[in-house]
Amino acid sequence: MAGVDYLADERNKAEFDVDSMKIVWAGSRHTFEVADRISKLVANDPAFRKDDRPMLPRKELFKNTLRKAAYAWKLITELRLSEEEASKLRFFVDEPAYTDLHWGMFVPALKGQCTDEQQSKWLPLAYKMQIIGCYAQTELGHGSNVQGLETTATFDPQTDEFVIHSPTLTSSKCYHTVEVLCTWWPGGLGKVSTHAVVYARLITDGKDHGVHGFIVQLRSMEDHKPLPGITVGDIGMKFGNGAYNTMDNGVLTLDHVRIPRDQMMMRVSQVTREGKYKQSDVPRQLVYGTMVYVRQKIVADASCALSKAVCIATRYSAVRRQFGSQNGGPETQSAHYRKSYTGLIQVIDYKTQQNRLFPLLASAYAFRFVGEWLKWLYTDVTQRLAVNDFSTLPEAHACTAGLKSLTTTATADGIEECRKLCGGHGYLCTSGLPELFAVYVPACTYEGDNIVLLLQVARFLMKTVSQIGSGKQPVGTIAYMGRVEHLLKSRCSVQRAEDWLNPSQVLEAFEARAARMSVSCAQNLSKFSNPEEGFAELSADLVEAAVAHCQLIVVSKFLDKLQQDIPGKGVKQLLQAVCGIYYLSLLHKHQGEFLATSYITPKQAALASDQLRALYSKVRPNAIALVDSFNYTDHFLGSILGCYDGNVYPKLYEAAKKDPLNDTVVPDGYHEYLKPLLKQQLHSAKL
Ligand SMILES: CCCCCCCCCCCCCCCCCCCCC/C=C/C(=O)SCCNC(=O)CCNC(=O)[C@H](O)C(C)(C)COP(=O)(O)OP(=O)(O)OC[C@H]1O[C@@H](n2cnc3c(N)ncnc32)[C@H](O)[C@@H]1OP(=O)(O)O
Ligand SMILES: Cc1cc2nc3c(=O)[nH]c(=O)nc-3n(C[C@H](O)[C@H](O)[C@H](O)COP(=O)(O)OP(=O)(O)OC[C@H]3O[C@@H](n4cnc5c(N)ncnc54)[C@H](O)[C@@H]3O)c2cc1C
Repeated sequence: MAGVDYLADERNKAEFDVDSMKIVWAGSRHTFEVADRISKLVANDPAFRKDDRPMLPRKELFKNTLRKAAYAWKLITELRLSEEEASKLRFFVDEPAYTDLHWGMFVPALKGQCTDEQQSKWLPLAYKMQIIGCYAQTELGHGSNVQGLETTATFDPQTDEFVIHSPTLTSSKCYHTVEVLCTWWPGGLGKVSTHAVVYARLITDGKDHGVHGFIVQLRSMEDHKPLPGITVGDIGMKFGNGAYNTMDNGVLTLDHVRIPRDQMMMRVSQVTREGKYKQSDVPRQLVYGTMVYVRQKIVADASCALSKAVCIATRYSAVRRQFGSQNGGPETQSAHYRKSYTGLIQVIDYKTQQNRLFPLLASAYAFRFVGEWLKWLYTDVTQRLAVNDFSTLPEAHACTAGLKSLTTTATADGIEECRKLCGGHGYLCTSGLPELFAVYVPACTYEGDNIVLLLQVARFLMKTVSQIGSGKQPVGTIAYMGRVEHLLKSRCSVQRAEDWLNPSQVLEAFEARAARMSVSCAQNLSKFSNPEEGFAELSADLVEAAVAHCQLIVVSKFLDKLQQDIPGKGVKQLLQAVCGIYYLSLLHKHQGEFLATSYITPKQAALASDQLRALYSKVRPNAIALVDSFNYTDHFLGSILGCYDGNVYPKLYEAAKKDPLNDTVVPDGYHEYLKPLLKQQLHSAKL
């Protein structure tokens, strides 16, 4: 029946004020209002329909994305949307597009790596989208190893130009050759971008100065055809239907392409008219600055993707009933459920379902808050860089790299878990989960492979440990290393399950585990005469130490959040329970590390599990309200299983009827392939 809210009973159980929680989730009342307005604008506009995506052939899918992006840009200019509103529009349109790379990497690269003069030339064009750019760094042979890139930019003092060239090129005209060392992967490159920031080895006077960024025009502004010396195209279909195939990830070869000298991005270093190479007093690492920016954005996005999956799985788990009986009779599996409920059991009431779902719900909140904090850290480091204070850059790099790795791995795994939590129906495209997984999982690879990034964090940790005792006091997220002597000796004081609700006890447990794992790695490293050899040999342990450090950051930022004034009936209490689920589920999952480092005893680990179960019971009646607090429209969720009213089954049935295979009762191909087969069997049966 239209208009019935099948989840109304669930919503009535909530013990906190959902409207207040919506504001906590959004970050502020203002942010909530902007998101609410823009999400409705998108949801109510048929131009942004997306349910057909998994069915569309690639060419149609891509053209549709071009249409949506052009329409979005028209809205942005006509409605004079602010940057914040435009960014929300992109978020709720929910379709990867070349615009992500233009705004998310090309523009930030211009801002971070160009001189003021260069910015004043290029930024106005990019802001008006009179040029469209991408970020062309990765090559066919080199992604993680940026220092190993092989494209060259050789200065020609005769003409005051750089000659950009993809080497070991056996053919510049087709892709069928071996040994083509081209640029490979950049989003927006394949079919759209007029310009690219290309990373290449700078060569002056025969000397290699390492990798630098250059602005290269790719296509004619008249007819969009590639300029001379440039071969460019799409790299082909990627994982999943719809999903990331809306993006034109591209391949590019540059055959002695000439660009003016002032198209080298010259904030970090310069080449003079005479061909002299000069380094500014800003650190070389700023060449990697765009990646720091995007990694921070990716952390903020992780909570969105995970919360979307969790919202779908939570609502469906409350709708779905399995086992029990219509009247609570003898078919009911266990006395516990028979006592608590009459009728069939909602699958959300199974403790195993809660044990898989609620830690993901808690992670979505945890990632939201750590994302907020990381945005602050990034803003802080940017302000410092502007006045040549580079002191916090290593920490910003370690935090963005580590949290990008931690949150994207957990989110990708979490989306897949949510699909399984929805049983068979989770496997249908109409659940929204297959496409969400396919579109999200490359986040574990792009902007730095997650393991490679954790190894960067491990380097930072090992450097910090080696400096202990040198008088240099660790600060920020690594400040706990300053108390390493205490953390190596201390023992957990938990005696009762409720003691695990004490924030200072929890913090010390995570600090002690992280510090002990780092110190142990450092001790093992010191046994190697060659540190790089030792680092390679111990890299699996180092990755685990880095994960422990990153989890500590997330836990501590969640606990910090709870120290703030959080208005709204019951909101803070619920967030405390959610936070407890986050850290206790981590403690349970990694209890081997907490036990092996001897900070906790097996008895204390068991008490943590008791407390965790108690928190599941606290959260259970609030579960639907907690996911309603994300304030997602049905359009954004794109899932029948997650629809707000919980009216799942009729919608599944209607959607199935609309599948193109059901356009005819007898399928195409019956006459060619089925009828002869069936006839032949009939014939042989008669014989
Ligand atoms: C349809 C709707 C339309 C709507 C329109 C409106 C739109 C408006 C709104 C727009 C909103 C924008 C949205 C944004 C969304 C963003 C989407 C993003 C999509 C992403 C796509 C993917 C892109 C990519 O993948 S780009 C390529 C990324 N590549 C990598 O990440 C490579 C990984 N490798 C590395 O980072 C390095 O090579 C590394 C670090 C692994 C090794 O480097 P190295 O130099 O060889 O190594 P090392 O010696 O260890 O380091 C030297 C030194 O430098 C320090 N370091 C390393 N990295 C950094 C860094 N990034 N920053 C600072 N410092 C760094 C390192 O610590 C060492 O220091 P010392 O120890 O002190 O020497
Ligand atoms: C959807 C998508 C979009 C992308 N968009 C862009 C873009 O816009 N612009 C751009 O320039 N690039 C882009 N990329 C490329 C991306 O940045 C790289 O793929 C990524 O950095 C990983 O590098 P790789 O592919 O070389 O992986 P590899 O480094 O080859 O990784 C392969 C395996 O080796 C392991 N490994 C590698 N090095 C080490 C090490 N030192 N120690 C231990 N293990 C190691 C990795 O963990 C991984 O398991 C995109 C990629 C994807 C998938």
